[in-house]
Amino acid sequence: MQQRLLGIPTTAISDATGGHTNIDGSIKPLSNHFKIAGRALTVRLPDGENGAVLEAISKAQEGDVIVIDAKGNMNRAVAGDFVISLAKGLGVQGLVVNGVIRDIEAVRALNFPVFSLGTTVAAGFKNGGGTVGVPIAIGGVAIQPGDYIIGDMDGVVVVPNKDVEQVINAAEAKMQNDELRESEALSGGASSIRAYLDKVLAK
Ligand SMILES: O=C([O-])CC(=O)C(=O)O
Repeated sequence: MQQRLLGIPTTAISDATGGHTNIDGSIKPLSNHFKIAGRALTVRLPDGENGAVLEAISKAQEGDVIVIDAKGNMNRAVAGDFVISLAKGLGVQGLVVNGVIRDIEAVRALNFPVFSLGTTVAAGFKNGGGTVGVPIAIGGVAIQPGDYIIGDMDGVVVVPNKDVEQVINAAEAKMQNDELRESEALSGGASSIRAYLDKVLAK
């Protein structure tokens, strides 16, 4: 499942799902080359806290994507280079958060896929609280633990676990159709572009 998903751009998944489970575009990759596809390990944090992120890292299975509801807090980091090194060291595939991280230079050097609202300088509070493995909603999308999270430079999409096979099939079919459309329209220069537009616009 994961290998097939890694070969599909988020745009094709969005076309297959109708875009209803696309996470808001304000949650962006720290680097453009990041590509993730894995199951969500969810975390719900009290505003400004980050203690439960360590619990999530300790519970993660290899290849999981840790998805954190940080309530959109822009002033307290859910993780920095140390916490991200722990996640990377245990085989976590990526981090998606409606909040911010810090230690950006060091995090970039780790080449670990982070999708976030941005960066800040302050660490999160460690007063406790937070829950791992519960339903959350970030960027306008509800996420259950175990749903599939796919991210790349276009954004992050969620595929409910029960729909994944069907969405993969539809997205792969869409990719094939896009390729056919592209070769029909673009293979013969201006004349094939005109022929393609005439055909579409005549409908
Ligand atoms: O400890 C924290 O809360 C975040 C941090 O600075 C790190 O992970 O390096």
